[in-house]
Amino acid sequence: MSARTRWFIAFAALLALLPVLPVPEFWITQLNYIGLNAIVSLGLVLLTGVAGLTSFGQAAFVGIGAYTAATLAVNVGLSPWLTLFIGLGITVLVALVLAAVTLRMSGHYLPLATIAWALSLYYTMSNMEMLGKYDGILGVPALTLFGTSLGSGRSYFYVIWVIALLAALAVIHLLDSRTGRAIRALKGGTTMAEAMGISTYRYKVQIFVLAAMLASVSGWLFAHFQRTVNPSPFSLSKGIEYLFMAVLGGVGHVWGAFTGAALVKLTEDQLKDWLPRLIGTSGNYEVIVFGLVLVVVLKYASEGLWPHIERLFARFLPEKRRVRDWADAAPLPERSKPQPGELLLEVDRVRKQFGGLVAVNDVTFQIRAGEIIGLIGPNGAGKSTTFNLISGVLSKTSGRVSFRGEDVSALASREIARRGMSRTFQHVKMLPDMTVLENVALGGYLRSSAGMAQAMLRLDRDEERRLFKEAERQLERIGMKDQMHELAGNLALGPARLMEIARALCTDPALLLLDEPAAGLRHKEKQALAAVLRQLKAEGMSLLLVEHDMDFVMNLTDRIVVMEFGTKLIEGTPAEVQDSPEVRAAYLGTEH
Ligand SMILES: Nc1ncnc2c1ncn2[C@@H]1O[C@H](COP(=O)(O)OP(=O)(O)OP(=O)(O)O)[C@@H](O)[C@H]1O
Repeated sequence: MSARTRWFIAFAALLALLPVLPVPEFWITQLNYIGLNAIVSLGLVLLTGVAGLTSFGQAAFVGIGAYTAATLAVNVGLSPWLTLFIGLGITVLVALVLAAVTLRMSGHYLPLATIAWALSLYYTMSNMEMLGKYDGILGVPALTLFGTSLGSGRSYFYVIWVIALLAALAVIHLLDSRTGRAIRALKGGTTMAEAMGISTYRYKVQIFVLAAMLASVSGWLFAHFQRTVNPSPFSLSKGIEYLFMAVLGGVGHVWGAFTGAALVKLTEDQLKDWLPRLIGTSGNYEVIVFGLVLVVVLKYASEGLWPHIERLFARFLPEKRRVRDWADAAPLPERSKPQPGELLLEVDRVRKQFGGLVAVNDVTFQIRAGEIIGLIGPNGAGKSTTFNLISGVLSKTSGRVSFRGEDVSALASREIARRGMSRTFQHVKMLPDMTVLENVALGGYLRSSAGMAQAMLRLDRDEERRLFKEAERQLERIGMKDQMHELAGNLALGPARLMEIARALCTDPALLLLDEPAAGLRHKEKQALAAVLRQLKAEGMSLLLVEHDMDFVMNLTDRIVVMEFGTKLIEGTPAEVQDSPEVRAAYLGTEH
């Protein structure tokens, strides 16, 4: 059992004891509110901290859960245990509609959109006759379980905290899974995730819905705790407060949600008490203090407080090192590979215009299975753009790309990845706060299938072991097995590039596209890389590489395509290219 698991059990045990100890009712109530708020903030940890989608509107989902519970219990007489699921159903529907409208927005538009729908939902709830308008709904019954009333603060404490801790556990499990890695990949832009076969939009929607569901559960709990529901706790300002809790606590960390919820609740009450006495008049002065605190936290502890708490107690909270439990795991499925010499990739008059600039001008070439092809040319020749056109990252202005006999010209990059084309990037794209092994395991995404629910319930462990075994195998292949537990963000450029190759190999590709793989590598590392690439070729792998290091390309490739000003200048063997006067003039002449 890890130290963190022991702490979790100790924390849960302490919470379980509190209501039976002579703790004043006031503190039990405070803890109940902290638990309710933490459940909502937990959703924001996933949505904002992990996936990078800022929402100011979570309070509206709390409102949906609370109003559904209140109105169905008071006006229809339904069992609260039934209204929980009805509330979740309504929340999912509303969240799906909002996701469809807003989640394709980027930059500042998404947070603005969340403000817009938070206001809309708030005023809808406030103006509906059947929801009691601004007066709300009174007389919400207490929860009962097996005939026992959970009406007292002390018994309700257990309901709130069992749900809060189970939710925390589910989120911890989710983050340490295939789906979790995919969600974490959303934050750094979508290109890399899509190249690994991940539908980034689908995951954004899933996370949005999950965060809304957590908020809705909190609302349901709130309705039966307060026994009355009115619109004010579901306003935009409360939505901002939830975000504030998550950011203050540490928006990327599960326990940050709890830290933030506790700090905000406790200081809010103290400030409400003290500030009017200090200032001499009453008013919502605590909001001003919170605003100032947030500015200070964002300036000096932008990750929030939890990472600092972790560092402070590092001795008692050691980093969880992944246990190597995959030695006897079954291998992941492999795709059928093309026969040597088979036509693999056909690039036919591919063109890309950026406004008036023709970056790629009707370029044509082919790759046969088992070949290593080099794509070279001076800076700005259009090599990376050609790469992006082949791998589906950019759409073509005209032309056609066929892969294994199939026209893939119009396919998204994740669909092309699914067909067996994998790539690395000119500027390394990785998840710096995940280990090297986890980054490489992301490459196995399409070879595995466990979804969100399986991850949360920990039913994905078998598949995880298979993924890590494969990731370790690929790291061994590339000579980086010893670094598998290191944080990817700590790697120097050379090893980071190698890690990208291992990740691409983890997809089990039929064609590997490497964008300047030798850039930043030392001489020895380059030799090792060339040896690995030759070994891959010997195993039947086909490679297309963009490279600036001429020696590297000349000694490694079967054929070379030279580009200049977006146009293919010549194609031939390394010797032919080296001897070409045109190439000397256009490229080698300037390089050598
Ligand atoms: N998104 C874009 N919008 C406008 N112009 C672009 C875009 N991407 C590339 N270009 C232009 O297209 C041309 C080809 O760029 P590309 O990056 O493909 O060249 P390259 O051969 O890969 O160069 P390098 O070796 O420097 O990476 C350049 O003139 C570049 O400025």
